[in-house]
Amino acid sequence: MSAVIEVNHLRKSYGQVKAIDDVSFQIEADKIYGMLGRNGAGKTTLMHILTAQGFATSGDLKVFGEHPYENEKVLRNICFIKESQKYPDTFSVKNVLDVSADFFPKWDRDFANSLIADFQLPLKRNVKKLSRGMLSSLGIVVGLASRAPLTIFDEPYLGLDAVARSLFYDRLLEDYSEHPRTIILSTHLIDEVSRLLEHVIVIDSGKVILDEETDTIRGRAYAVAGAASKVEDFLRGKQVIHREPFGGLLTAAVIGAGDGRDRHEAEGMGLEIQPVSLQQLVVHLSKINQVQGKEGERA
Ligand SMILES: Nc1ncnc2c1ncn2[C@@H]1O[C@H](COP(=O)(O)OP(=O)(O)OP(=O)(O)O)[C@@H](O)[C@H]1O
Repeated sequence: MSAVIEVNHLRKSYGQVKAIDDVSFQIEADKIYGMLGRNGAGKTTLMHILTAQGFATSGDLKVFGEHPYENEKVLRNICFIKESQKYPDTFSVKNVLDVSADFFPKWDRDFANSLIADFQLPLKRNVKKLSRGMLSSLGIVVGLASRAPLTIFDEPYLGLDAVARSLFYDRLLEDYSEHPRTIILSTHLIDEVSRLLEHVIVIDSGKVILDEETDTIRGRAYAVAGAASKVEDFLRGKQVIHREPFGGLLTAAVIGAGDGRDRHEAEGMGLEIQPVSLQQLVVHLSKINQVQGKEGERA
């Protein structure tokens, strides 16, 4: 297990605002991470520091074993695609691709061209004249074709329709399986990307409140579905994290593995056990972590 990123006791303050508040974690090689959290949680600030576009107030940071600031060897191995990527005013789509090809050592020109066709981007058009969604698509093309050993997408979807987002996820998974690398996706669309994520880091109020493998998180809860009255009977005495009624039916998310006695009981009542959505779990586990954190502070 080799760490691509090692962060220890990192802090970043903007005046009184503690945007990053004593954060420590590791990012391993060749995995897809989800960096999740509510608005203003500190994700973008953290990603700016990881990619040497911002300075930490204190703490240690290593990327590929070295400090990233003004470290060209490290920076050429990082591709950071931001929500509002800026390009020089005179650049066409083709110019962006040419500059990226020069910068990223592992750039794949054929892959870039096939992505340009997939996303129907006009090569000669000035980037200033691209629609919001087309600009996001261009960021995605650069991020994927860079094949950078550390590729970070910070909410790369602004203006992208569902078809284009699905194309992004499919191309990312196909290419990642042939060319494994470390990918960090920061997003609010947790359920949409959940099939991609191998590990989840949740940030809240500048702190890491969850840092776990996605499979482990999934094993923490299950959903039970069926006739509402029977589901309610089943839920008695159990820790319920979410209820979704539909007509006379009810689907509820419950803490537990959903095997053994619980499964037996549910099946005996004619109820169905299903996996629970990652989004529900992240929201719930985040709340639990917040409560435990506050109790810890008071103790
Ligand atoms: N340049 C700045 N000056 C002052 N405060 C800032 C600055 N940049 C960020 N902040 C504050 O730091 C906190 C973290 O912001 P950040 O942009 O990192 O959050 P985020 O998790 O990326 O949010 P979102 O999901 O909405 O993009 C917020 O309270 C924000 O207002």
